[in-house]
Amino acid sequence: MDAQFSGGKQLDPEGMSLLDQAAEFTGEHELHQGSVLLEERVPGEFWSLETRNVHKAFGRSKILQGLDLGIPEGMVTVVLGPSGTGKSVLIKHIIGLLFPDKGEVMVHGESLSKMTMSRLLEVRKKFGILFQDGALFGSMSVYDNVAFPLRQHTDLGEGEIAEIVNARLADVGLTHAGGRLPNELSGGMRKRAGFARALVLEPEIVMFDEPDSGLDPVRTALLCELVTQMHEQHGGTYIIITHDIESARLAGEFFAVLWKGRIVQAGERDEMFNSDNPFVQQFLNRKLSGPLGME
Ligand SMILES: Nc1ncnc2c1ncn2[C@@H]1O[C@H](COP(=O)(O)OP(=O)(O)OP(=O)(O)O)[C@@H](O)[C@H]1O
Repeated sequence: MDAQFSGGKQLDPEGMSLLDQAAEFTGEHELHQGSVLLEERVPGEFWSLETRNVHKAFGRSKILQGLDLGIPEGMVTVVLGPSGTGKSVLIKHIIGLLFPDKGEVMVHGESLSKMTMSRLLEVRKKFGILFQDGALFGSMSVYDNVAFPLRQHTDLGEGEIAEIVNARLADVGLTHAGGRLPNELSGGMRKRAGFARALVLEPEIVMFDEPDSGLDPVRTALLCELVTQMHEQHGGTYIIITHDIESARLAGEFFAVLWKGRIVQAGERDEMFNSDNPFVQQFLNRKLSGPLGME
């Protein structure tokens, strides 16, 4: 793998990427299989986020069934999986809105379920989240939506806030739209405004919940390009949750495929798109025949 991956943190002075270091540490390929050698990983060293044997059921529906996932630090990871397979449930576990029945979710090596509520609130500040529809406040202008986290969580003055908000609006191509209300924007613009807001507190981890939903293929491609640019510019760990293969291919550097509550396989682009695993092959190549049917 290229050690100079975009936006990634280079922890090793000799220029090895985190994945190279991780592979050397645990044995290549096995590292990417999620459940392998978990006990030998050093918490928080290579992975921004980890889920370890996470189980979650709602009543009798078992949604997560032993989910082992590592999200590498400083990369754009795409978590892919069919509809209804538990991707949103996974996001809620990662930000501590839901807790596992069994297993652990670790953020930078710290277990969310062992934290006090005040620590959890601190840890949540590491995250910027772009929700499906941008989740903007309908009665506030785009400018005020983007300024909101700064006004809530910092004691910056309005001059400094304006500098940051205007820079982020320029990043996402919405300089002209600061005065508009969300319902005066197109779906793509709402997502870009949500993206600007997600970046405003300089989060270490940015999560995108189905960023492509409701967008046409061209707008989807442009949004993916913007995600790549922002990652190059600001760095950090990005996680994109989607079932859209094209967006995954455009924006992702590391891929994890989720099915039936577990990670089927995780790894870098070439490894995944050339996988021998029948489910991964079917899903990533959009084949009609394979383990995934209409059920
Ligand atoms: N709070 C809840 N109570 C009961 N069932 C839930 C709850 N949250 C999620 N589920 C169920 O968990 C399953 C997985 O849902 P989830 O929204 O995570 O799927 P998804 O992979 O994000 O799907 P999609 O790609 O269609 O958005 C669904 O069957 C859903 O009905």
